[in-house]
Amino acid sequence: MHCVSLLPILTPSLIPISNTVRIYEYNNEIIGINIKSIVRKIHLLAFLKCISVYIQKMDCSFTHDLKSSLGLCISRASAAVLNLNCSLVLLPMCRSLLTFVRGTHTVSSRGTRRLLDKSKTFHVACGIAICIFSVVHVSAHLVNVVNFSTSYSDDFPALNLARYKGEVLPGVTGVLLVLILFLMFMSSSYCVRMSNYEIFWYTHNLFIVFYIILLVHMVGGALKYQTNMEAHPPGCLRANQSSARRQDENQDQDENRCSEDAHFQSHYPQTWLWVSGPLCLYCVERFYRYIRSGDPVTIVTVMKHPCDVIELRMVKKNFKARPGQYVVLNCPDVSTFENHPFTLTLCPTENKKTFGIHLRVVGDWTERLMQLLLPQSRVDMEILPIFQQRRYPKLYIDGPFGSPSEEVFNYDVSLCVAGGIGVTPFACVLQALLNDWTGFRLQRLYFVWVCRELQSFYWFADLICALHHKFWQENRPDYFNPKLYVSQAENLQTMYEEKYHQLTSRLLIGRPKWKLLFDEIGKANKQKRVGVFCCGPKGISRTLHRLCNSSTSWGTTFEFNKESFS
Ligand SMILES: NC(=O)C1=CN([C@@H]2O[C@H](COP(=O)(O)OP(=O)(O)OC[C@H]3O[C@@H](n4cnc5c(N)ncnc54)[C@H](OP(=O)(O)O)[C@@H]3O)[C@@H](O)[C@H]2O)C=CC1
Ligand code: HEM
Repeated sequence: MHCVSLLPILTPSLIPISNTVRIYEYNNEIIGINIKSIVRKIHLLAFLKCISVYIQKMDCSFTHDLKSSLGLCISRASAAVLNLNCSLVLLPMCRSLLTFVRGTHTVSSRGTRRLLDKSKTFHVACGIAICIFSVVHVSAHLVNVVNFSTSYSDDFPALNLARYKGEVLPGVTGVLLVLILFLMFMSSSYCVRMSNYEIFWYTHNLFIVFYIILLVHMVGGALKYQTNMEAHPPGCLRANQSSARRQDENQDQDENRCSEDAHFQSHYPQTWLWVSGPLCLYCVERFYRYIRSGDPVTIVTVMKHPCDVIELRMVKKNFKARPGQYVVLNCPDVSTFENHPFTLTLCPTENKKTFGIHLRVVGDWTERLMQLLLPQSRVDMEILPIFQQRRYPKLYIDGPFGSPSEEVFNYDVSLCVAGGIGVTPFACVLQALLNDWTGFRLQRLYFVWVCRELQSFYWFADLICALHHKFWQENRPDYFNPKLYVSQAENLQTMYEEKYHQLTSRLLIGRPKWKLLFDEIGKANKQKRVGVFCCGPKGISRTLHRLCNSSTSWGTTFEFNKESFS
């Protein structure tokens, strides 16, 4: 049964799903969709549908008779679902393609574009489905192997896998696939990725070996189907004996004889049909990214900021990016294969090709990079920019890649909530508004930034003051509403510098009272849809997500957009 013929099985099983999956709609636009529940339901229905079809398939009945048909059908059905997932799992990781789709607005509806934010969630859901259905597939195959081995068929030798009754059948490629999947799955856990990213990264790249073995795995052609159903219908009285031969032996028996022996053929490797497209697409994408990231950037400035933050300003030929996007940084002097994503805090413009990132020194990779960028003698210098005409390490960037923060400009009202260094996506947004705020749909921006220490606000104090001043100058004081929260009140000073006096009045102690903040924004923007963007500790995004999904007063709708390196 070819993959194309498999689609009629999968498609009908997808239809009931749309009635059961929770899709949050507003004005007929999809504003929130539960990706995980959709993926779960698709897989379950597709799996059950495939089982029912295989059980009824007449061209496999001899095989079914020979072995326990349930084991065969489960292994075939789980293989069909694995084919589907092994083709889907790569698509969300075609990041440049997703960035292109997001940027060119080929997808006009924002609700549909917001699905792109779920790309990593979708990828993980497919990855987990691959692991689960691999367990089902292997278990069913173990049952089949026992059956193939014990119920050896003398009538239909072509159907046997074993060369003789009782032979133990090899499954080397299957064992290797399970081993690789186990390593990938275990190293993809959140705690491994947060504590030791390179373990995740190196293990995850085993996916290349996974696909090579998967394509070989199919060559075996273990399972066969009958090709001459009419000439030798299943269930005929004399197994595999043509009527001509039988007439010599037993003239008087005139029951209906088959006209020829049963012929069998191995299934065509459907996986090749399912996987070849997405695999080629992903390889083209990686090759494009490899060529694009081939030239190192030119480092223009390295600045040391308070609270272990370094600002890097760079230039690179033909580099273009939009506010909210991120790049993946690689420094061979630190680690050849290790790449880390950083959101752009300064985008290149027509007049100025410089772009920049702010990185917080929190792990060994950033620690080593800081030592290479800032010689020890100067690391503890003040905020003032340190222009160093020294030999910097070679830095390579892959990207830019899209992120939810690009949608900030596509709402009438947006609320940007940053926790600590999570301010980076919004710094670029503020910079773009400072350059020219008139070209966007956005008419009001609430900016909430929570930091542990007061010094953190110095990272972008000049930018926030400049933007605040600009809107007052252009008689739009209601456009930009910054609120800065210092969560740790011990030894709190204030921002004494005169140039930051506007911030002093907007400085608050402790964590924000989110419910109060939402009520305040709801009251000021009745009947409107507010885009809520969050980047920072998980605690903040969980709280905001819950508030966005709970009913609000004043008829205001809050649409949650969680920032992540999708
Ligand atoms: N594009 C992206 O996806 C980016 C993501 N990030 C992420 O942003 C995070 C920022 O890290 P870091 O700078 O260390 O942040 P911190 O751990 O320093 O926390 C920043 C502030 O958030 C406050 N906070 C934490 N939880 C809550 C909550 N539930 N409600 C209100 N306030 C809360 C803390 O208050 P308290 O002191 O009371 O704990 C603290 O003042 C990182 O997890 C990083 O991965 C960073 C950059 C870009
Ligand atoms: C056969 C199964 C899988 C394949 C083929 C696969 C493949 C990939 C690929 C190609 C990437 C992108 C690398 C890049 O271009 O940057 C990736 C990233 C990722 N995968 Fe998988 N994956 C699989 C299973 C899983 C599973 C089971 C999980 C989680 C439980 C997972 C979690 C992730 C995460 C979180 C990323 C993003 C890393 C980042 O952007 O920081 N994957 N995977």
